[in-house]
Amino acid sequence: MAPELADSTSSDSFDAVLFLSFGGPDKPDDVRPFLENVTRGRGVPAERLDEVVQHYLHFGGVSPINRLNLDMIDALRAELDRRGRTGLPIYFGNRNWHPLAADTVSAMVDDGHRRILVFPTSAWGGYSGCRQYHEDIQMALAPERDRGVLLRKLPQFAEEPAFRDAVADAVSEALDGFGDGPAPRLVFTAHSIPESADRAAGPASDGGRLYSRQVADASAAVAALCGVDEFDVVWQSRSGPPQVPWLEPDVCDHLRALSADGVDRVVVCPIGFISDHLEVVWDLDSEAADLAAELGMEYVRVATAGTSRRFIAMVADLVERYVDGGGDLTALGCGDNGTVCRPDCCVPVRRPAAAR
Ligand SMILES: CC1=C(CCC(=O)O)c2cc3nc(cc4[nH]c(cc5[nH]c(cc1n2)c(C)c5CCC(=O)O)c(CCC(=O)O)c4C)C(CCC(=O)O)=C3C
Ligand SMILES: [Fe+2]
Repeated sequence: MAPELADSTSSDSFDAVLFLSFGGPDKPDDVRPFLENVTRGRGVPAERLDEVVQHYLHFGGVSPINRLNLDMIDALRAELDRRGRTGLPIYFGNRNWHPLAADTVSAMVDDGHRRILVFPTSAWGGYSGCRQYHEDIQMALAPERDRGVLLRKLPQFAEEPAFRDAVADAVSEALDGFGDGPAPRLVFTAHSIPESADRAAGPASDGGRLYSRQVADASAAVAALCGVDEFDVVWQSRSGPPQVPWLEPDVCDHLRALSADGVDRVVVCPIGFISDHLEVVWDLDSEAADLAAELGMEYVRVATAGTSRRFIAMVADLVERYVDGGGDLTALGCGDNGTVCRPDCCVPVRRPAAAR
């Protein structure tokens, strides 16, 4: 059956979507090779890797991330169908584990697709959140170069109002769950990155720090939507060697500081992630939650935006904005065939030799 094109009247229109994510192991034997893919050449100490292996094994060697991405794809499929975009197939590919982006792109080309919109699951600028997805696209495209394929990466969605609305819904729900008493402290958390990577994040002409600025801005916007004045932005899941500075404070150090200040109720919102993958269920639901219990704090972790109606509608809106060849092609993070949005944007930082 020939696929019915979303808008066959325009030669600029796209005929498929690649949902591009990070990837995670599906069984215990996948854990080491997956982690080797993630950390190759990155100077992550062996002791840290051994620790992370244990986090994955704690969950039977299966990361929830693949299933969660497939759930989001199902929800997006249903939303696009509801909008009459029935002929726009959505494929799934990853940076670090199967289905690998390169295999998915080959399958898409074999299925006859030549103009492909790419939705990456990171909201943010920076090397890991943005430029590296461009590199994934370049690598996936390499074997298909002469087949006339165009892969257009959708922009970063950190600034999308619907992203903030979706996160605010989840925060409000968590806040509503608290009974009488003092208002809980609202703490936003995102993946830490090396200070040097944050300085290099965004167009150089902007002075860098795009990643931490986006996280701070989105957090402030969500807090305002929830009517909360006082909130904190903290970082989690750092993996570099101790002598390399990463964004701080760490979420657990911050819980200790809050507790010392007499705060005994916290709501922790993982604004940096869109699904309950391992960095959320281990670092927040296990480590941070255990620490909060030890400190005698009431601790609630906010749901991720994932399959919420508003978040999926935002993804569908992004797809529809670009599917007929329109949309702002100069938006941060948008680019064709792995070309970054600005030449000097989110450049990878050389890892210190001591870290190898
Ligand atoms: C900014 C950012 C995001 C958000 C943007 C996005 O979503 O893309 C993100 C997401 C994720 N990070 C994830 C997992 C890991 N990240 C690692 C290591 C690293 N992440 C980094 C940054 C980020 N990471 C960095 C600077 C490193 C150091 C190594 C390097 O310089 O690249 C490591 C290595 C071991 C360790 O933890 O040390 C693992 C296992 C998973 C999947 C979880 C699952 O399996 O369910 C997801 C979604
Ligand atoms: Fe990570």
